[in-house]
Order: sequence, then C-alpha cells, then structure tokens
Amino acid sequence: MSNAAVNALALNTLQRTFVPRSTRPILKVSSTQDSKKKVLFVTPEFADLIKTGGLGDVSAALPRALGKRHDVRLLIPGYAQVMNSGHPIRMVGRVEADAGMPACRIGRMDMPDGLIVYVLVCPELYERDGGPYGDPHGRDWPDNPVRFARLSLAAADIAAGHAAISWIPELLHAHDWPAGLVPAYARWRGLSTPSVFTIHNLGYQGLIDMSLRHTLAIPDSACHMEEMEFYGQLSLLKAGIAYADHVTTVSANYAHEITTPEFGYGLDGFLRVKARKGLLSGIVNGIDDSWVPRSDPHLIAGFDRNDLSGKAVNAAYVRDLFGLEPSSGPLFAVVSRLVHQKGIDLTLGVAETIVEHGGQIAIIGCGEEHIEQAVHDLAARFPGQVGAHVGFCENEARRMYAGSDFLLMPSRYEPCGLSQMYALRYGSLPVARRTGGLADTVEDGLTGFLFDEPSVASYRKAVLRAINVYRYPDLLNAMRTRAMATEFFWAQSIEPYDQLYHSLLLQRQVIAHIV
Ligand SMILES: Nc1ncnc2c1ncn2[C@@H]1O[C@H](COP(=O)(O)OP(=O)(O)O[C@H]2O[C@H](CO)[C@@H](O)[C@H](O)[C@H]2O)[C@@H](O)[C@H]1O
Repeated sequence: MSNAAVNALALNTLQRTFVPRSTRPILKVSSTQDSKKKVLFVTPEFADLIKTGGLGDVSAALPRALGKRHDVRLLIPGYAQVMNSGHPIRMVGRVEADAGMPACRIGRMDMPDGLIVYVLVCPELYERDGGPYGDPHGRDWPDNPVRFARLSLAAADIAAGHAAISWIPELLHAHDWPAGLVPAYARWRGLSTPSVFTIHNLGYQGLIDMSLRHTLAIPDSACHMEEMEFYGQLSLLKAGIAYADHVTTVSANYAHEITTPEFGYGLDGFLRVKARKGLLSGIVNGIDDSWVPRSDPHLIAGFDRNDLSGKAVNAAYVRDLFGLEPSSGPLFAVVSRLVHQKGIDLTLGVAETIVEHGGQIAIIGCGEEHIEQAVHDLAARFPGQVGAHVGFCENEARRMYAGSDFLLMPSRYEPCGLSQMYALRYGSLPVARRTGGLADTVEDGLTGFLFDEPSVASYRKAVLRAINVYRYPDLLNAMRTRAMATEFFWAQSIEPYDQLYHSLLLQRQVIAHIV
C-alpha cells in the first residue's frame, strides 16, 4: 500500500472519530483493539498537587475519566510541591543525561483513587520556591527550556523502554508548550508510538533562542519554518503541532478560531494545513464530578436548583470575606488568572456601572503585576462595593462561584474556559464574551449573557442585561435552574478522545502491517 493510501485510510478513520454516536461505525481490527490502551499523559500541572489554572484541572480530571477505558498514567515534574505533598513516592526508574539535560530519577506516586503518576525527580531543575514556570515574583525561570525539554525527553525515553520502567505506553498525549517536544523527541528517536498534542492555550508558545538547540538535542533539520522555527526562534508549541500525529484543542469553536489570523498567534497558516488534512480537532473540556453544589464540602452551605437557600449563605460569606457591605443587590464574581487574555481591563471599565446600579464585585486572581495593582486600586476606589484578593485559593474560588449571582468573564479569547462551567453548575450566570469555548458553553439569554466586541461598550450592554434580569426573580430563577442543569462532566466528553486514540493506534497497526 502506498503512503498516500495509508494516509487516506488514516484520515478516513480519523473522520469517523467525530461522527455522532448513533451513526458511528464500530472499528474492529483485532481483539486487542477492544482492550485498555496504555496512555502516558505528559503535563506541567496536576490540580491534586500543583495548579495555576485550567490545565491543572484538565490534567487531573481527564486521565481519571479516561481511566475507565484505558490505563492512563501521568508524567509530571517533581516540583517541591509534588515532592513534599505527603504522597509516598517510590523510585522506579531513571533516564540518562542527554546533551545539556541532566540524568533524572523517575518516581511513582499512587494517588488514593489509584491514578498512577510518574514524577521526574531532578532537584536542580524542579525543587524550588515558586510556581511551575516562574519564581515567587512571577518571573519565568531562565532555564525553562531545559526544564521542560527534559520532561518531554523523559516521556520519549519511557516510551522507548529506556527508563527501566516495565510499563511502556502505547500512546503519548502531551499538553501545551511545556510538553511540546514530546511528539518531536518521539519522532527524532524513531519511535512508532503515536502522539496526540492538545493545545490548551495558543497564546503561550514556549519560544526559545535558536542557539539552545544543541543543549536540547534538537536536530538542525528541525530548525526551519515547516517544523519548529518561528520568526528566528524555536517554538516548543509549534514542535508539538508539527510532530504530533493529531492535534486537538479544547473546544470546537476554538479549533476553528486558531486557524484565523485574529486568534492564530502567527500559527494560523500552519494550523490551517493541519485542519485541511483532518489532523486538528476540537474536543470540549468537561469538569470533574466534585462540582456538585449540594455535596461540595468546600462550600459554607450546600444547595441545589430546587432549594437555593444555601446560595445566600455562601453570598453572605463572600461579602464578608471581601469586605463588602450587606446588600440585596447582585453580586458579581471574577475568578481568573490576571492576564491580558482575560480582559480584566474591560471589567475595570464596567465596574462603575455595576456599582451605580447597586451591584458589588468580588475579585480573586493573580498574574501580571500591573493587573494585580489595578484590581487593588479598583477596590480602593469603591470601598465596601468592590473587594479584591490577589492570590490563589481553590476553596474561596468555589465559594465565590456558589455565592455570586453572575460571573464576569470578558476574555479576549478563551480556548474552552472551565470557570464559566463551574459558575453555571453553581447557579452563577456568566457575563462572557462570545468567543472560543464560552460561545460553545453559555447560551445567551438562557444561561448567561454574551457580548461580541472586546470593548467596554459592548460588555456594558451585557452587564446591564444581567442587572435587569436580577430585578425579575422569576426570570433569574428560570435562568439559574437551566444553568444548574447543564452537564459538562467528562464522562460525556471522553468519547471523542477514546475514538481518536483507537484511530491512531489502528493507523499504526496498518502501517506496521505493511512495512
Ligand atoms: N486566583 C484563583 N484562585 C483559585 N482558583 C483560580 C484562581 N484563578 C483561576 N482559578 C481557577 O483556575 C481555573 C481556570 O481555568 P480556565 O479553564 O477558566 O482558564 P485558564 O486560562 O487557566 O485555562 C486554559 O486551559 C483551560 C484548560 O483547557 C481552558 O479551559 C482555558 O480556556 C485556557 O485558557 C479554574 O479552575 C478557576 O477556578
């Protein structure tokens, strides 16, 4: 069979991946096709132990959801927060030094629910004060290229059977730029293991200086625009896109948006080629089973759509925590990384309108220093009506979703967004920009309020619609009831991943058969 014929077969198979359940043909190649596949997730965050945003949530929830069908294990860096988490770590393997990347040990951590996490242990690279990507002041670690190339190469070493671990993955699933070199090393080392690369945020590309290629064992042949070169630099994100057998992103709408100049961050042309070949798809994120307002132990009081009394208890708690005066007006929440993407500057622009109409705002977030300062200044401008906490606290975030009436999410772009899904479940109606996954998950006028332009004027209209609905309790409750009934649990989102894995493994089987 010619390469073109193999590709055509693979493409056919991949296209089947996204056919609705009722019409999807059953793929049967061999009896092993039906058994659990070994999948290694490579990710820089894992919400159980360390998280800066939605990638951490997905890395914790998706393997567990897929674990019902496959043997999914994680590989994460051994950050101080991981090594000191209290979960026992047993040393099970080792990878050798390569170019400028040091040798590391591999530990195994068994989470209480049985999820197996491999930890790349290398104190000189990972055990530091600060976050996954930077120091306590938010400055990127200068050796991030080595830190995350080392992670990616370790994944390829495990897949190659070079890590002294008897478990060898049949498929590699890498997430965002820190794991972008996983498909690349797998290809450069001649592995037949297929790889999936998931883009959670195209805005972060992992750009590195071209001169680092020797340190990172990147072949010169990869340093051109068809592979990982990006305007004179090397892009770890582009490497993931270039070398993965299939690229996914986290909503159908964003999968389309990133092929346009407006959202493509200079990679839209490259992504259009992938899309034309059927090698780019959008699979919307889910949320994990813990997001149930009646049973969430983090809340001050539980509630559900038939009895919302507990919501008021959480609202009173949030008002108190943020220094807001008691009020019968609407409570707006912001739970967000404080970065340009999230449009916090737009929220600063509508704050006065909210306060003038009797509303209050509670903000929790951390990120860029000037945005942190701006939210502090906003709170100082409206004492008792706007409160801001700069920091990261999952408990408080959950109580804010539970206590607020509306969630403000005016993102400039949003690959999927989990915050709006959490808010919907907890009866807080999103006021959000019609972009990416927000457009896919919020129903305008039914479960939230969408606006089109990334401008204060457009946003203000949506905010005023929300305030208006708040004046009509029956209407508000009808919207809340519908929002709280939305089901975004992973159990419903894993089918496309499952189909994709099977398609790629089938493709490899066909190629192995004919070579
Ligand atoms: N200060 C704080 N304290 C406590 N919790 C906080 C917090 N700030 C944020 N969070 C939490 O972080 C998560 C944010 O997730 P999102 O998916 O909404 O956005 P993020 O941009 O981080 O994720 C990226 O990856 C995800 C996953 O694919 C995509 O959904 C998204 O569009 C993309 O931008 C939520 O769990 C939220 O509650």
